[in-house]
Amino acid sequence: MGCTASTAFSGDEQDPFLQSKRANDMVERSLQMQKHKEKKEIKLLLLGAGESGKSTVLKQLRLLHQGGFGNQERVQYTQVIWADAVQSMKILIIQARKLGIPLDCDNPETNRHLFEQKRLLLRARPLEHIDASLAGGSGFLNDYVLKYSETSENKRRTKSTGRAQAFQGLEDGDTFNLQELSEGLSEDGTNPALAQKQAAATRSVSSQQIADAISELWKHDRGIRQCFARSNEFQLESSAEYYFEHIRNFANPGYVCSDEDILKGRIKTTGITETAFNIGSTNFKVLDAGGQRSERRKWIHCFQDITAVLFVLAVSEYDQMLFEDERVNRMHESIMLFNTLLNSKWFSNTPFILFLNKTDIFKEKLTRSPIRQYFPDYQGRVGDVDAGLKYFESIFLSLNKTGRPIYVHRTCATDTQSMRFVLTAVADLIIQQNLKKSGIL
Ligand SMILES: Nc1nc2c(ncn2[C@@H]2O[C@H](COP(=O)(O)OP(=O)(O)OP(=O)(O)O)[C@@H](O)[C@H]2O)c(=O)[nH]1
Ligand SMILES: [Mg+2]
Repeated sequence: MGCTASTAFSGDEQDPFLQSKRANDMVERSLQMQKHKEKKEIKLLLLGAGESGKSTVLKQLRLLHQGGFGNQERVQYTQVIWADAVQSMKILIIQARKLGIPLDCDNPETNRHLFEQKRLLLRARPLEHIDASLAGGSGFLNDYVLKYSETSENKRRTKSTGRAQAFQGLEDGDTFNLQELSEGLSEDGTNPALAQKQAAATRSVSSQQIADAISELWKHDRGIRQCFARSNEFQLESSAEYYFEHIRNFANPGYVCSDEDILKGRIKTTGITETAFNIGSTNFKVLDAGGQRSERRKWIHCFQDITAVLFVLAVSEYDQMLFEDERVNRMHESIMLFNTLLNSKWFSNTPFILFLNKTDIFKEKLTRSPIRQYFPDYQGRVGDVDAGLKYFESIFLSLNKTGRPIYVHRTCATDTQSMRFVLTAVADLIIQQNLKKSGIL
């Protein structure tokens, strides 16, 4: 019998019909497996204007599903936050003078202590106190120049107003030294001349002294507070207040950033990053795109095979202008972007999730910065958070020409506890939608 079976088997091997059926079965099985894998693989695309909070949402996903941040990243954020904190306080001093806000620290007769603190701060060169290569090398330095150099600000102003503006407000030799910056731009970030300067500067003004100066000015100068309350009129880091409140930590050479610091820190995204997680048995790929105008031309490269788009809107920025072009209101820019994406052919079948983000800042600023000043058709009461959020939500929903649902969440992306709930709900929704689309549900 064994012999017969064996003969029958070798007979099958010769049968061209059976051979072709086996080959077909194999292709079919492999297609099935591929399909099954695709159903289990989800691609979530984070989009929105610059600084809206996309990377912060991604950081929360990493905390939830990837065990958080590595040591290198913690060191990087310590460096970046230090540089941003020092420059942010300088910006407040400079802008107060431009806006005609009297500063206590400008008056040595009445406030000698703050006057000295200010002089010390204005002498500080943050790049001399950090390791630029650990902060991100040439990418960090390029970004730093773009954000803080006088030339770069003048360029943006010229673009916005159509004419060059004399840079007012600088005193005490507080010019940005572009030569020093370009020295720092050497590829490896270990420039010997810069290192020498760093050593000399550290001897003259220590990080601790700079941190004390920032802390004192923040706590005791009424003009600095007034200027901060008007920071929608110029460009200031979203988390500047947090940096000032915690500045003494960052001056400590052995300090390692906490999760909260990293969530508050800002490193502009360049290009598109891809991060993979497993949520249950589903493989999630999250694509985080840089949102500033110059970054958007890269977006199209990742528009294919997207399971869901998560559009992040900084709802608090209704009274702020774009960093890239100070003629354009940030909310108007987001409305335009959302309209284009939602109604584009690329996403005609893709679910959209909308995060009304930075609700904490929104709540805090509503009374001092009435929505109607920027959106004259707003009918709600001044300071009414719910009415304000509903108003902006309805503008975004009204752009939907496709009739498909848009899932809206009000978020504070820096708050881990609340984001845990939101992101779990979003992941469940996307998984369900994906199963429905693939005919499993
Ligand atoms: N207070 C507060 N700050 C937030 C919130 N979301 C983000 N931020 C801060 O806003 C800044 C910018 O956030 P990012 O996540 O880097 O913004 P982005 O959209 O990735 O910006 P690009 O990479 O330029 O497109 C960071 O300093 C964040 O800590 C929020 O809900 N509340
Ligand atoms: Mg980003």
